[in-house]
Amino acid sequence: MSFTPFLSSLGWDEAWASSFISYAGLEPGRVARVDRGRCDVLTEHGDIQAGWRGAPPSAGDWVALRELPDGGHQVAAILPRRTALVRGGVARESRGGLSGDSQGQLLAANVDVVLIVEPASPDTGLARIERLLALAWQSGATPYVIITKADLAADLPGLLETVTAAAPGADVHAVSAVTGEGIDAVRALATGTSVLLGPSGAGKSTLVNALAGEDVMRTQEIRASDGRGRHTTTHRELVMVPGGLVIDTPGVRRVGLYEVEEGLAQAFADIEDLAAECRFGDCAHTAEPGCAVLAAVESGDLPERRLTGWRKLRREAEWMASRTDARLRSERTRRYRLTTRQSRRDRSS
Ligand SMILES: Nc1nc2c(ncn2[C@@H]2O[C@H](COP(=O)(O)OP(=O)(O)OP(=O)(O)O)[C@@H](O)[C@H]2O)c(=O)[nH]1
Ligand SMILES: [Zn+2]
Repeated sequence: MSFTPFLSSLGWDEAWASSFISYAGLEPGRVARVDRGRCDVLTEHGDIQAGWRGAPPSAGDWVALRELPDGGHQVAAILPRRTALVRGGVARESRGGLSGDSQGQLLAANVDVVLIVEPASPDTGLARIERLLALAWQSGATPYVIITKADLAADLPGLLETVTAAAPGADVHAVSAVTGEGIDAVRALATGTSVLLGPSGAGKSTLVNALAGEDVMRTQEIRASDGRGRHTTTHRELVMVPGGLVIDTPGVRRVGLYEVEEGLAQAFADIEDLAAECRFGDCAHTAEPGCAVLAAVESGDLPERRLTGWRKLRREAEWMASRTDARLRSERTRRYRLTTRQSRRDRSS
């Protein structure tokens, strides 16, 4: 496949080109958004709308497009993903434990950087940041925490300190679209393909516009003035900004965990490190003698909130995993029944 400046600006490189070799004659493109059975694909020959068969593509995917006899296009293949940001179904607290859906849903593919966006406010969502960090670490991309609306913070240094303690291994930055503070710093780290994750109204679209230096995303203010309500981002979108590409996800109300074992361990590396010092190898950090985790809570080195948050997320992840196992088991049983029925039929015919 030929190399063009346009494809390169979308993130195309030698490795993508070589994984495309088997699709000679097809058109390479990058998925900018997926919506109701169609996707928008950015290609050398403009934006192309395409359908697909089989597994749906996701924003950020590199695909091979085939032209159909009627002039339409179809995704013939999705190139193997380098990273995948997957969220699980939402687990709900209900009578007798957790309930919910245990399937994974792809939010974005081939992302290099995850920007976890949370507004500065008296109740800045530390638990949400921790949850999204687990997801981000698991994806293989590099996470950063971006505190938006820094102009509204009463005690910004104090807030940044608290957030930093909730994000071991990840850099924390503050930005304000009002004063312009921090925008250059975020632009410098958002190289390659970045994705923004955060609640509705956190200022994601505003940040994308600031990074782009122009209005490429509609923000809530604009939508509010045309009377169409508060919620703006209805589609995930991949947009080009100087130095990279950004995928804006719609404000996700709650993100469930899906196969995040390693991601959780990274998001709570401080607790994992302490746990290695516990007297007992199987310490549950509840009341065991010689528990280094409890000692750190006692001495104030580890916020208690962090320990309870870790427990909660682990419990949820374990529950999700057990649900997934149960689903796989029942699928296997169903398939087994079908094949045995089939072979009985074969024998009797
Ligand atoms: N004071 C202040 N307000 C901001 C800042 N950034 C965004 N806002 C405001 O916050 C509101 C929400 O911003 P959006 O960018 O639409 O939020 P979003 O995260 O994209 O929301 P969804 O599209 O619903 O996911 C708008 O009214 C913005 O003007 C900031 O740095 N400072
Ligand atoms: Zn312990």
